Amino acid sequence: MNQVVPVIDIQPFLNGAGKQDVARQVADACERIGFLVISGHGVSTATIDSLVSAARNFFALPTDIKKLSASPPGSKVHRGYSGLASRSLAKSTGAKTPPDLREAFTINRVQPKDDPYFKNPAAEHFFADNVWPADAVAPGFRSALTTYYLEMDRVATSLMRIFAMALGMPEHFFDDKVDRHFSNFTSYHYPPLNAAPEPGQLRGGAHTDFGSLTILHGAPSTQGLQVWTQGAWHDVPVVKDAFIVNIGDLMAQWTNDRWVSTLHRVVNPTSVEGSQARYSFAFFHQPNYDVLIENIDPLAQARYSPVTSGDHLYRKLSAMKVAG
Ligand SMILES: O=C(O)CCC(=O)C(=O)O
Ligand SMILES: [Fe+2]
Repeated sequence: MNQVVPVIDIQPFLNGAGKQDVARQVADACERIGFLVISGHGVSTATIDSLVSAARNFFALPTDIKKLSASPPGSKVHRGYSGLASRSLAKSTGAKTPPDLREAFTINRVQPKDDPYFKNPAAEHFFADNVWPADAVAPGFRSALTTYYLEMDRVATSLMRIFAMALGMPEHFFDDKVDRHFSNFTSYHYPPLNAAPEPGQLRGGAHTDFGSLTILHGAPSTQGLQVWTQGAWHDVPVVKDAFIVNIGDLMAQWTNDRWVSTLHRVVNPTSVEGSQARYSFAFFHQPNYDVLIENIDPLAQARYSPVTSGDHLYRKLSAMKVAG
């Protein structure tokens, strides 16, 4: 097993039998590399399988049909379908690269948004409604993604509690900072490569994630994800039924770089002929839009200017667009 990214069983945290032990392992991974693989998360195989088959069926639809569930023109946030090579992850870091060889479908909160908090005009675009394909076109898609989103919500809430303990804070320190999160959940399809990519074009260009943490599923097709550490790219292990978790920029800023938001990318398959489609599913946990992210270590001099979760995400998402 790859030593760079550790596999950690979080069950002893969830059942209370070994919270400190899990927190200690997670602290080590987050300080060293900012990536870990988690098992014992409690998400059922049935929930994962329904998601994977719903996404496969959706992406197999004709592009014209998929485009019917794209964001309305001029939308400031990601919702619904975005087409192949329409975004460039590496542009979020300021790099100039060709667009990523993938198409995507993104949803945000599926929980009720009745509370006035979600209706504040200043935050309207963060809480834009999801855009769904008609059930007749993509049977079971909406329900499979909704069920999975709620499971990711649960796992992310637990992970933030593990993170709090790992940072020596009270277990519930982050609770009121993420209880009205506006996390994007994106399903990706990386089609087989039928033609040579442009120079420098990848399935997913090198970038760091933007929010607090990301929970990624892709096994058995996650092969291709690499992290940059110790001066080289390393493969992230593919572990059946496990999730890959990485911290994003906001957690690095919260911890004043004690934890690292590590550069990662998705490489192209080695042979054009033998290449296969790849699917992955990323839950980008994003703290409440109005939470100010600032150094939580009272002894350290802050390295970053405080930024709200909403402003930070909006800046990064705007940078990723290929046109404009
Ligand atoms: O598809 C993957 O394995 C990872 C994609 C990724 O890192 C991202 O979209 O932020
Ligand atoms: Fe990423």
